[in-house]
Amino acid sequence: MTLLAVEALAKSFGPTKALRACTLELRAGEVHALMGENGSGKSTLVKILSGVHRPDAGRIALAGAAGAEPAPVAPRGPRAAIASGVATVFQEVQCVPAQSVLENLWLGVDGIVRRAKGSGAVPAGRRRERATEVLTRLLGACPDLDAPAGSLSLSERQAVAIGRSLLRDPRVLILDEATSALDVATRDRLFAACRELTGRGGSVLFISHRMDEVEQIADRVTVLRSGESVGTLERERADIDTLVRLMTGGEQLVARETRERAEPGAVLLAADGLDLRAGEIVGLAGLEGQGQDEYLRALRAKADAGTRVAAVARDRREESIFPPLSIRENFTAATLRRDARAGLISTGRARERFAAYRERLKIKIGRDSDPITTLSGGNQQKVVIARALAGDPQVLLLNDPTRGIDIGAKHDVYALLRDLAASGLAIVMLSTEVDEHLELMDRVLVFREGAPAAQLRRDELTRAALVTEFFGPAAEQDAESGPENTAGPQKASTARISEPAPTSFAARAARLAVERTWVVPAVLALALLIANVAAQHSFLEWHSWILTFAEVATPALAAMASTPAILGGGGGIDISIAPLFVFVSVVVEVMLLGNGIAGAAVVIPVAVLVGAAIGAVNGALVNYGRYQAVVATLCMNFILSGFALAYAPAPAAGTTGWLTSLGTTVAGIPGGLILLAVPLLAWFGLGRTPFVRTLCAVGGSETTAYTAGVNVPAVRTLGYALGGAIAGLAGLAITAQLHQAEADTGFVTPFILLAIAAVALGGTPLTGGRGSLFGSLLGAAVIFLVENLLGALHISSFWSQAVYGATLIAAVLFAARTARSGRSSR
Ligand SMILES: Nc1ncnc2c1ncn2[C@@H]1O[C@H](COP(=O)(O)OP(=O)(O)OP(=O)(O)O)[C@@H](O)[C@H]1O
Repeated sequence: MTLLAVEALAKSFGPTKALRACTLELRAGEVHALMGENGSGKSTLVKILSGVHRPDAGRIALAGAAGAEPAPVAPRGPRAAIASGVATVFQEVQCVPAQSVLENLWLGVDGIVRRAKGSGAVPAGRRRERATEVLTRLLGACPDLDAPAGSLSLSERQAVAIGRSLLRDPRVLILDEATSALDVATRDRLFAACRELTGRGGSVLFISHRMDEVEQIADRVTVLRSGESVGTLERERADIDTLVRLMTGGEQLVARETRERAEPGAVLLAADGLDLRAGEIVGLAGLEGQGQDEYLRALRAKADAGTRVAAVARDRREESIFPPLSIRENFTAATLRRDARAGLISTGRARERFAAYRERLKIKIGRDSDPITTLSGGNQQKVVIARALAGDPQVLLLNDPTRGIDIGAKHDVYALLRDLAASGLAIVMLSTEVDEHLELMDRVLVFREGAPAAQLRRDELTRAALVTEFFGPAAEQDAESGPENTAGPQKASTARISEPAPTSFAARAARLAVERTWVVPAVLALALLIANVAAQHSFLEWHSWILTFAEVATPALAAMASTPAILGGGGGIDISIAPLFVFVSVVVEVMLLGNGIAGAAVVIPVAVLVGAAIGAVNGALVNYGRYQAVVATLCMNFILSGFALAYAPAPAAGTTGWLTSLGTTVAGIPGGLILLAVPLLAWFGLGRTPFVRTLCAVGGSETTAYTAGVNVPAVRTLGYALGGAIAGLAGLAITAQLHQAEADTGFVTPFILLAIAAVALGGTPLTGGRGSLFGSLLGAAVIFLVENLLGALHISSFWSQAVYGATLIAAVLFAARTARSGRSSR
C-alpha cells in the first residue's frame, strides 16, 4: 500500500532549479533510500515534504491515518506536516543548546500558552518517562535529561533530535543524513527503531551517502540526478556501480588506489601514540566519545611553532561556516592576505584562487558571491575543506570531513588527499566510516576509554579487525559473527553518555551560574546593597525603602519590559519601551485624569492594554512585516515621542488618591514593590505554561524551534506584546512617582540605554535564548545601587556612568566565559 506519493515535484530558488521533476512512492512498511550527488535536490524534497518549502509545481499525496487511499496534501509549515504524521530529522543537528535535553525532546509539541491536549497528547507527568525510554533506546543509556543539550556530544545531540521525531509517533519518518553524526552503535539502534516503525506499517525515507548503511537498511532506492528522479531499484539491484552510474549519468568512480605508497618522511607532529610523518594519512577511529575528538583537537597545540597546521572541524554549522558570508568569503577567510594588492583585497585574485579548488573538489555552485547557506550541505563541506587546503598546510587535521559528501565526490576527496600526501602533506583524519579507513589510511589509531588503545597498519586493516578493536579484546568472539554486526556486543555498545554532573563546589557554582542567569547579578546586587548600607546607614530605614522602590520601579519595569523581545532572539529588541511608558503616562494624565476618569479599575487596564497593543504592533512589524527590530521600534519610538509631545508639550500634572498611594505605600506595602511584583508574578505564571520555554527556544535556535513545529512569529510577537504591557505598568509607576507626565526627550533617552544595560547586566545575552525578567530587575537594581553608592560617597554622578559601564563590561566578560565553559564541556 502507498503511504506517500510524490509526483513531478519542482522547486526553484531564483535561477537554481533545485527540483525539476521528482517522483517517488513510499510504501507502507518499507525503508526507502534516496540517493544522489551533492546538490541533486534531496534536502529540497525533504524540506517540501516537511512543510519548510512550498513546491512550485507537482503533487504530494498522503494516505489517511486509518489506511485510507492517499489524498493530496500541501503542508503549510512543519507543524502541519508533523500533525499529518510526517516527522523529519534534518541534515544539520537541530537542538537548542541552552535548553535541557527534556525540553529539546518535547519542543514544539505544545501550543504557545496551552499544553497539548487531546487523544494523542502525552501528559506532562509521562513526558520524562517517555523521553527516558526513547533516549535509552537510541543511546543504550539515558543522558541526564536536565542537562543543557549543548553539553552533549554531537552524536548525542543528534540522538535527541531523532528522539524528538520518534516521540511524535510518525507514520512517515524522514532521516536526512541523520546518521552522519551518529556513532556506529547508535546508528544500529536507530535502524532497529526504524524496523520497528516499518513493522507497524509506517515507512522511512532514508537519505545517506553511505553505501554500507543503504545496503543494511534500505528495501528500495530512488536516485535523484539534477533534481529529477532517474530510477528506483530494489535493494538487490542497487550495487554501487549501478547507483553511481544513475547518479552521475554515466561516470565511473575514481579507481581504487593500486600504486604503492611512498615511504613516509620526517616526523612533523609528535603526540601520544602518534609520530606523524610527512606523507602519511593516519586515521582515528572508535565508538563515539572514546576520546578521539579531544585528541584531534589537542593535536593542533602540539605542533611546533614553525609547522603550518590546518584543521577542518566536525560540526559544520557551529564551527566551520560563516553563515552571513558568501561562498568566496568563506573560502578566503583564513588566507585573505594572499589576495591583497597594494593593501587592498583583490576580488579577482580571490575568485581565481577559489576557482582552482572549485574545479579540483568539483564544488557545485552558481555564483561564488552567493551566501554559503544557499549551497547544499555537501558543497558547503567542500568549501570548508578548500579553505583548509588554501593555507598550504604541512599538517592537515580533519574531523569526519566527508560527512555529507556524496559517494562520487567522496572518492574525489580521497584521491585529492592521496595526492596531497604523496606531495609530503601529513594528514590525521578522524572518520566514523569504517570503509573510509580501509580505503584511505596508512595506519589507524583506535580509541577506547579516552586514549589510543590499538594501532592497525595498512596491511592489518580489515573491517572485522577494525570493528573488533572498537569494542576491545572482550568483543573479539562476537565480532567474528560477521562484519554487519557493527554495534558489537551489548555490554560494549553503551558509548559514553555526556558529562557526569560536576561535584566540586567551584564546578557546581559555575554550573549554577550558567543555568540560572540571575545568580551573578543577584550576588552583585547583594554586595552593592551591603556597600550602600555601610556607606549610608539611613539606607536601612523604612522610609528610604519606600522611596527606593518608588524610584527604582520605573527603570526596573523598563528593563523587564525590554526583556521578552530580546529573549526571543533573531536580533529582537524594542527601543520604543521608554517613549512607550512616557506615552502611557500622557494617556493617563491628559486623556484619563484630565477628563475626570480616575478609577483604578479603568486607568490600570487602559495603561496595560495600550502598552500591550503598541508592543503587539511592534512585534507584528518585526515578525510578520520583516522589518529589522531596531528600525521598526526606532520608528515607533519617534511616533510615540511625537504623540506624547503633541498632547503634553509641557509637563502635565495631576494625580488621584490610589495613584498617590502607589508612589508611597498601599496597605503598608511600598507601591513600587507592588508594581514590580506584578510582572514577576505574571512571568512566573507564564513559566507554568509552554510560553516562556518556547520563547527561549526560539531565541536559542530559531531553525530548531521552527522545524519542531513552533509558530515562531506568533511567539515572538507575543513577547513584544508582553513587553509593551509591562511598559504600561512603567507608565503608571512614573506617574505615581512624579504626579505628572513629562514627554521631554532629554528625560526619556537615558531610560532607553539604561534598560538595555540592565537586561545585559541581568544575564540575558542580547542574542536571546536565555535569561529572565528577574535577572533584568536585578540588573536595574545594580545600576541603581551603583549610582546611590557613588552619591553616598559624594563622588560625581558623572563617574556613575563610567562605573556601570565598567560593571557591564565585567558582567559581559563573565557571561562569555561561562558560555564558553558550557560549550567546552561538550
Ligand atoms: N535556500 C536556497 N537558496 C538558494 N539555493 C538553494 C537553497 N536551498 C538549496 N539550494 C540549491 O538547490 C540545489 C539542491 O540543494 P539540496 O540541498 O536539495 O541538495 P542535496 O541533494 O540535499 O545535497 P547534499 O547531498 O549536499 O545535502 C543546490 O544547488 C543548492 O545550492
